[in-house]
Amino acid sequence: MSSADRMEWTMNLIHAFLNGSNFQSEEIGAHRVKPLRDPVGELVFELLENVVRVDMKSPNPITTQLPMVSSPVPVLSCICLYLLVVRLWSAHIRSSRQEPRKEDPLALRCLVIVHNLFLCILSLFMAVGFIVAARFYGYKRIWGNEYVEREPAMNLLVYAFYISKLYEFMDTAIMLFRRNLRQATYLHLYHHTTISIIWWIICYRVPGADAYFSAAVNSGIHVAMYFYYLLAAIVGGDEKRKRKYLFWGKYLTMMQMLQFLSFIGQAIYAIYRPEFYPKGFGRMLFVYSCSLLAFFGNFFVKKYRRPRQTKTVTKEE
Ligand SMILES: CC(C)(COP(=O)(O)OP(=O)(O)OC[C@H]1O[C@@H](n2cnc3c(N)ncnc32)[C@H](O)[C@@H]1OP(=O)(O)O)[C@@H](O)C(=O)NCCC(=O)NCCSC(=O)CC(=O)O
Repeated sequence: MSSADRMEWTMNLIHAFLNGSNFQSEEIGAHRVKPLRDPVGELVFELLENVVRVDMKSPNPITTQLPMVSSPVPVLSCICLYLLVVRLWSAHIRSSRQEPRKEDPLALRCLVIVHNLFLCILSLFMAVGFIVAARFYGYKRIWGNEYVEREPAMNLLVYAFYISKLYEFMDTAIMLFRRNLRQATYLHLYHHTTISIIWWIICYRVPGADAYFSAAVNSGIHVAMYFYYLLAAIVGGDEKRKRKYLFWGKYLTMMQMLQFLSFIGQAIYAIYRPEFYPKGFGRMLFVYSCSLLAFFGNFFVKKYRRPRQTKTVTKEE
C-alpha cells in the first residue's frame, strides 16, 4: 500500500467511525475491507423502537450525512469515555484528599472565562438562529408545526445544538480541575449524559418542526446560565462579591424549572396531536422533562430553601 493509499484508508476509517454504519460496506481506499457490523447501533435502534417506542424508521437525509449522527455508537462512546474519566478523576481527588481550590491558577481562570464566554455567545447565536429559521420556514405556531424532512438551516442548527451538548462535557472538566466535587452531582451527570442522547435521537430523526421550540428555549436559558458562570469565574471565591453579583442564581434555577414545565406542556400537546410530530417523541419528552424537573426541584430545595429553614428552627429554639 502506498503512503497516499494508507492516508486515504485511515481518513476513510475515521469517517466510517464518525458516521457509523452508513459507511460500513464501502470500499476503503483501493482495498475492499470486510464490512464492519454495527451490533451496538442495531441494539440501540431495537431498544428505541420497541422499549422507548419512538419511530426511528425515516432518518433525516441532511443530518445523517454529518459526523456523529447516522449511528449511536459515536455519541455512546463519548458518553462512556466521559463517565469513565469523571469516575477516575473524582476518585483520584477523593483518595488524595485534595481540597477545592481557594484561588484558581491564572491559566485555569482564563480557560473557565473563555469557555463560559464562548458558550454564552454560541447559545445566543443558536437561540436567535432558531427563531429566525422558524420564521424563515413559515412556522406559524409555538407548538404544532408540521415536520418537513428538508429544512437545511433548521437541520444544521439542530445539529450544532446536538454537538454543543457534547462540548458541554467541558463543564464537568472545569469542576474537576477546580476539585469542586460539590458541583459534580447526580443531577449534573444525569443531565449531561442523557441530554446528548436525546439530542442525538432528535438530530437523527426529527431535526426540525417543534424540536426548534425546546432548542430555542434551552439556548436562551443557557445564555443566562453561562453568563452566570462567567460572572462566577470573574468574581472568584470572595463571599461578599458573590452575594453582590450572583444573588440571581435562585431566579435562574426557577427559570430552568419553568423551562422544563414548558417542555412538559409541549410534550402533552404532542401526545394529543400526534399528526405534527412522529409518534413516541411526545411521550419521551414528557418523561424526560419530568425527570429533570424533579432533579431541579430537589436541587432548588437543597440549595435555596434548607438554609433558611434551619435558621428559622434555630430562632424558634
Ligand atoms: C444557578 C445554577 C445555574 C448553577 O448552580 P451551581 O450550584 O452550579 O452554582 P454555583 O453558584 O455553585 O456556581 C458558581 C461556581 O461554578 C464555577 N463555574 C464557573 N464556570 C463553570 C462551568 N462552566 N461549569 C461549572 N461550574 C463553573 C464557578 O467558578 C463557581 O465556583 P465556586 O463556587 O467554587 O466559586 C443552577 O440553576 C443549576 O443549573 N444547577 C444545576 C447544576 C448544573 O450542573 N447545571 C448545569 C447543567 S444543567 C442545565 O444545563 C439545565 C438546562 O439545560 O437548563
